[in-house]
Amino acid sequence: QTEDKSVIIIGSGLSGYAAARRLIENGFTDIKILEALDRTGGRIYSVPFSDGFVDLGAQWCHGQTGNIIYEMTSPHFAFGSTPFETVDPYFRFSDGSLPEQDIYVKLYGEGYKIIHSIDRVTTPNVPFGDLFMQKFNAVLATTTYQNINPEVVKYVKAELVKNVMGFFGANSWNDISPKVNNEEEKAGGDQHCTWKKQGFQTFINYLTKKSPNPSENLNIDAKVILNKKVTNIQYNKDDAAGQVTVNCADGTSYTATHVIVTPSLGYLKAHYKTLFTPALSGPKAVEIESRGVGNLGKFFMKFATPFWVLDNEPFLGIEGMWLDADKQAAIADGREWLLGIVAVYGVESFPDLLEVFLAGDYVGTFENTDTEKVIADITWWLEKFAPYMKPVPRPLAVARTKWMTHEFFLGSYSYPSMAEEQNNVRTSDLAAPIINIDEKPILLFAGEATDSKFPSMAHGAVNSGFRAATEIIEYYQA
Ligand SMILES: Cc1cc2nc3c(=O)[nH]c(=O)nc-3n(C[C@H](O)[C@H](O)[C@H](O)COP(=O)(O)OP(=O)(O)OC[C@H]3O[C@@H](n4cnc5c(N)ncnc54)[C@H](O)[C@@H]3O)c2cc1C
Repeated sequence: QTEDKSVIIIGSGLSGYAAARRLIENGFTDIKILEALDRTGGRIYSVPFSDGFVDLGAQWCHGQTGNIIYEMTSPHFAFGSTPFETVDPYFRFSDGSLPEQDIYVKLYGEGYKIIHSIDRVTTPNVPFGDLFMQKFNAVLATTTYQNINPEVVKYVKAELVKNVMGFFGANSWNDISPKVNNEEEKAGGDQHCTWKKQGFQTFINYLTKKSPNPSENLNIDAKVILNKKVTNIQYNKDDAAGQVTVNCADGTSYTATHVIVTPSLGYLKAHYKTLFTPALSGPKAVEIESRGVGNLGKFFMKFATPFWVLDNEPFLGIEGMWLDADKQAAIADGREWLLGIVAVYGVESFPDLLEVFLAGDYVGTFENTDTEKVIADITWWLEKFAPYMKPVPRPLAVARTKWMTHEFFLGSYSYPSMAEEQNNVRTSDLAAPIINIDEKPILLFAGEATDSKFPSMAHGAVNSGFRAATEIIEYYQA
C-alpha cells in the first residue's frame, strides 16, 4: 500500500507558495492551498497604479547576498534602488520653517548607527528604546555635540523614534527587544532594492515557475482554492494513521496527512484558541501571545507633476517634525491620525507619485478614515510642513492600505518583543511541527513569524515555507 502524502497548505502568501514549490519539486502531487481571500499573495499585494504597479504590502527586497528573493530573481530581473543611504530626507517643521539641515542630518546619522549597533548580549533584558537612549546620550556627551541646542536633540530623537516604529511597526520602542540585531540576520548589500514599475508580484512569478520559461511552470496556482476561510483544524497525535481535518466557514471540510499553517501572527493571536482542536499549548501558545505584531500604513498619491522637487534636486522625502502647538491643533481639528505619519516619500521609478508612510496605533484610525478626509488631511499636512508646495493640487488617483483592521491579517508583520524575552520564547517555538506517535509531522507552521533568521520580512516568509516543506520531505526520507 502506498503512503498517503497529501498536504493542505492554509494561506497563499509567500510562505504557502514556497512550501508548495518545494513539495512539488520533491514529487508531492496531492497538494491543496486553501486561501480565505479572493486573491492570492497575502501580504504581497501589487495593484495597478499610474503606469505600473505599486505595493500595498511588501515593497522592498531588503538585501542581496543571503536573500533568497534577490538570489532567485536577480538572474532574470534588474532591480532598482531607493537611495535611502545616499540622499538625505528634508527635515521640516510643522510651521513650515526649515531647520539647518546639516546638524539634523548628522545627528540623525549618529542615531541610525546606534540603531544598527544595539545588541542585547551585553545588556540583556533592556528594551530597545532604553538601550538606544543610553548610547545616544553617550554620543551627545562627546565634544562634538557638547554645545548642541537641546531643541535639535529633542526633534531628532522624535524622528528616530518614528523611524524605529516605522521599521518595526511597533507602538512603542520599549516593546521591542534588541535581540533583532544579534539573533536575526541581515542579508548583505542594498537594503532597498525595488521592483521598479513591476511590483513585488514579480517574485511570485519566479517562485511559481522553475524558470522564466513558461513551459517550466509548476502550476502552483492551479492548487489554490480561493474564498476558503479555515475555521478549525482537527488533529490527533495518538492516531498514527489518522488524517488532519480542516473545516471551512462555508461548511466544507478537507483532510490530509499533513497541514501547513501560514496565517499571520496577528490572525493567530486572535484565533489560535479556537482554530485548533485540541488547542495549542505550551511554548507555542506562549510565543503566539508574546511576539509583537506591528502596524504600517501607506497612502499613494498620483499627481500630474512632481511639484515637490526643488531645483531638480534628488528628492527622498520629507521628515515632518511637529511643533507642540501644531500637534495640539491637529488633535483639536480631528486630524490626529496625521501624527502617525513617519515620512512622506517619493517613489522610485515613479516621478509622479508621493507615498505617505504611517506606523503604530494611528494606522487603525487612518484605515477607518474615509478617503476624501484622508486626502484633505494630507493636503493640510503637506501645505503646513512644506509651504513651498502650496497650493497642493488634488491627487489624480490614490491607493491605500488596510492591514491592521483586515480580518485576515490584523497587523503588518511581527517584531521581536520584550514579552518574548521575559517568557523565554522564540520564533522557533511557533515553527516547531506537531508530530504524532509515529514521529510524523502532521501539523506544520510557516510564515514570516516562524523564521529565525529573517522574521518579519518577505525573504523570511519564503525560507519558512521551504523549511516546513523540508520537514515533511525529510520524514519520508528517514
Ligand atoms: C505594509 C507592509 C509592508 C511590508 N514591507 C515589506 C518590505 O518592504 N520588505 C519585506 O521583505 N517585507 C515587507 N513586509 C512583510 C512581508 O510582506 C511579509 O513578511 C510576507 O509577505 C508574509 O508572508 P506570509 O506567507 O508569512 O504571510 P501572508 O502573506 O499573510 O500569507 C498568509 C495567507 O493566509 C491567508 N489566511 C489568513 N487566515 C486564513 C484562514 N483562516 N483561512 C485561509 N486562509 C487564511 C491570508 O489571506 C494570506 O493570504 C511588509 C508587510 C506589510 C503588511
